[in-house]
Amino acid sequence: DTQVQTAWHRWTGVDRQTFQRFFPSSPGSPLPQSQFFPPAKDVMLPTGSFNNRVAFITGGGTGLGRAMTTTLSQLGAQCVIASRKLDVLQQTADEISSQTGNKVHAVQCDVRDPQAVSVCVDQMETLTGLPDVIINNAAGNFVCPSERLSPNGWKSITDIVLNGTAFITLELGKRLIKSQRGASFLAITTIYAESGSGFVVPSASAKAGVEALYKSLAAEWGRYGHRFNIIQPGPIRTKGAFSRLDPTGAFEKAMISRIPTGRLGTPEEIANLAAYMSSDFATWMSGAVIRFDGGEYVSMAGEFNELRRVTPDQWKMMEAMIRNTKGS
Ligand SMILES: CCC/C=C/C=C/C(=O)SCCNC(=O)CCNC(=O)[C@H](O)C(C)(C)COP(=O)(O)OP(=O)(O)OC[C@H]1O[C@@H](n2cnc3c(N)ncnc32)[C@H](O)[C@@H]1OP(=O)(O)O
Ligand SMILES: NC(=O)C1=CN([C@@H]2O[C@H](COP(=O)(O)OP(=O)(O)OC[C@H]3O[C@@H](n4cnc5c(N)ncnc54)[C@H](OP(=O)(O)O)[C@@H]3O)[C@@H](O)[C@H]2O)C=CC1
Repeated sequence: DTQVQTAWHRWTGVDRQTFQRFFPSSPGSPLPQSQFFPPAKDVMLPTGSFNNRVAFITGGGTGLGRAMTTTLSQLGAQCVIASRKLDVLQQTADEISSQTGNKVHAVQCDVRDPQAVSVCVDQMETLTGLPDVIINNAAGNFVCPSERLSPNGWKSITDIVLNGTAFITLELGKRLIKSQRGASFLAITTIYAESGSGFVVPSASAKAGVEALYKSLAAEWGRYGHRFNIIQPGPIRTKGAFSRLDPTGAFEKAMISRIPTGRLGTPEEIANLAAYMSSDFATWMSGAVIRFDGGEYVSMAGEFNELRRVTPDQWKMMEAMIRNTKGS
């Protein structure tokens, strides 16, 4: 708590008292019930599940993309990771490769640019051939009241998330179809793709578009051997996400309080799910949307869920009042 306030002070010059006035809660820690839901760290699938497979992961240099790349590489896949920052990608690729003994290739690509996407896929074809597994994970996001959003702010996010996913999917899909090769496509969206959410309107709109794209192609391209699935993660602490969605750390506690399992998710948990959905154990899974959020979505949605706060004594009183009611 103090560390966040000190960092905030350093960045902004705002003193501690003012910080506390604007952001009265402190960064969250797990709730007691989380002891019933410990996150598994181990890789779930059998060793070698992705031997002789090529996996292409956008945004694979950081956060959840890095975790998914690590797991697929541990399971035998040759991975290609792509994003804008080649130095970050290269460092991740080297670290994962030396940990798993399997090749990880770094390819620079801004997914907003269809020409760059085409060049990236050319490079991948030379390095590894076309992929068996495609994970559209790259994204951009920031919290911002919509009345402060510029056209370029809107365009920046929707270009990365919706157009980027479409450019990658169409480029690879067409080449795979031409080569008569099947593949598993996975998109990482978010729980608010379904509900919409204020303050992240471009992201919510673009992620909803990605879901429509993937559900549509699941129907259309099954005949070419392609599966399309979606994971909707709830909050998982990564530098990329939390620095843009909770820059002060003040909202983490509120997030955790909404999650019935009492904790944030972990990158390893998403990586295991993504690996399963991309694997030969899931060849009958297509068009699926898997919400993976510790129960946060339903917890926010249910009209009466706030009654969790009612104490046993208060329940006694309320029940008596209800039972006492006669007639309509
Ligand atoms: C908690 C559970 C649910 C969680 C869901 C999480 C979903 C996620 O997607 S988290 C992923 C987060 N990771 C990233 O965002 C990584 C990549 N992000 C970026 O590179 C940048 O943040 C950005 C998306 C802005 C793109 O960078 P780029 O250099 O291409 O753009 P800029 O030139 O900096 O900005 C483009 C226009 O956007 C305006 N803008 C940027 N930041 C903000 C902000 N915080 N508030 C308002 N507007 C912003 C910027 O001013 C530019 O517009 P203009 O000035 O009109 O030219
Ligand atoms: N962490 C969370 O709580 C949640 C995350 N998600 C989703 O999970 C995914 C991963 O997010 P997370 O790991 O947290 O965040 P990160 O910021 O770490 O990951 C985003 C990645 O996207 C890449 N990227 C951004 N813009 C572009 C671009 N124009 N072209 C190519 N690559 C780009 C970034 O690399 P570079 O800068 O090198 O381009 C970065 O590696 C995203 O789809 C996000 O929406 C969903 C729900 C919750």
